[in-house]
Amino acid sequence: MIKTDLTGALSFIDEKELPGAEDKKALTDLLDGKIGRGGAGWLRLPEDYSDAVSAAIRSAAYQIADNSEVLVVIGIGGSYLGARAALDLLRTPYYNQIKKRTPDIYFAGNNLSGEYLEQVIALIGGRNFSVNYVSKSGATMEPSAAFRVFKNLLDSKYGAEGARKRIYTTTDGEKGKLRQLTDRKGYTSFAIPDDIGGRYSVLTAVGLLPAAVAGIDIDELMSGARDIMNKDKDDVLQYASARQALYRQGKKIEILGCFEPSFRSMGEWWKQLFGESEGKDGRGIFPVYTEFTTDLHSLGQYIQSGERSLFETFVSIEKTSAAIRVPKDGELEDGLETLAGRELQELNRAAFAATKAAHNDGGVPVIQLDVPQLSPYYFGALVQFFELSCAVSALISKVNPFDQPGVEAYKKNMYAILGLQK
Ligand SMILES: O=P(O)(O)OC[C@H]1O[C@](O)(CO)[C@@H](O)[C@@H]1O
Repeated sequence: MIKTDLTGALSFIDEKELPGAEDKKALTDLLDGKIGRGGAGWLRLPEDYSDAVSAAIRSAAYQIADNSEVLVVIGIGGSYLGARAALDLLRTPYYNQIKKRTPDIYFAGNNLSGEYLEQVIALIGGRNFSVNYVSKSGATMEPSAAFRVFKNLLDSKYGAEGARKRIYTTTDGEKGKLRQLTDRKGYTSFAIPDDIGGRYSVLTAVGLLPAAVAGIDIDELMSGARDIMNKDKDDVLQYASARQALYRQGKKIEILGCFEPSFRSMGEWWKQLFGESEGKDGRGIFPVYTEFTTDLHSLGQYIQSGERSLFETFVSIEKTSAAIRVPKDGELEDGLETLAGRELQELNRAAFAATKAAHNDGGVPVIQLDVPQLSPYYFGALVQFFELSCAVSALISKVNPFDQPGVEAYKKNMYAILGLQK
């Protein structure tokens, strides 16, 4: 399972006991439902996941695959980041069960750029497509504008009834503008429980429908999440409490890093999860994601010897399937001839060990999270692991992990500038 290794961080922490009694209480209070009511519904998702839930999502996914070469997922923040993370880590070219090619998946409504939207439309070209509109509130400007564009395109291509059958919504179960539209139009739809906020919603249909459309085994994914809930949570607690202990030592920036580029979108999801949960009341660790070795050649200098207010969390993927080797080439004469015959993954592992030691020597505490491999099972486990540790970490620092009042400020200004009513 996922392991937290604190050997690179403990010498920077001025505490006798880790986790402390208060940290343990934060976790048990959360698990016992004593705190977090109204926002902790994601805790029960792995247990509530049933054959019926799985079948409903897979049936919609197969329907999309049957009549579409492209699925456009419209959403922003927690309504798309988790799905993108799953796809980048795990997507497969074919469904195992039905041996059919999976549709291409494009994201829209995650920004307000007209250039971007035109590119997505150009990428779809003349191909058949469907839309998954994901918005808990149903009233977020970016996805709402993008949905209008794609609904319009669907209407012109397939007529009103044809378009209706190609629109899948994932939204609030009862109230909310998109739920009302869904009920009026009769779209195929999935509900996001009231007590699950966007950034904690990956393991609802928000993440599971796009994942299923991409051919990812969602049952396996949920079984990884379930095992995190059923096993002891020492590693979750170690991560949460080490973060907060480092923060108390003035380490205000956390850099999550991974040596697998396919992890980047997971890093983006992690940024929202921790940033929106912890950054409030004048407090909070600022979350940054780095992709290694790539960013060693851009941010490496700062991490090694810039201001000492940061710590790193490395996600170490223990086993990968790649076996590609560096071929022998007598022409290059660049001093790296001895690379010949070495596996790339060996070089990658060496870079990881070297970076961890160098940054540690440079005064950067390093937490290491060991993940056995990149698979649907461990993706689900990692999501539940991060959500739990994030909620506990926020509770340790005495902020509410489940609200985000600060995000309204820019929206109010934008509505005023555009002369819109909010
Ligand atoms: O699903 P919705 O309601 O469109 O919200 C999208 C995102 O916007 C936010 O509310 C921030 O504005 C996030 O918390 C959320 O994940």
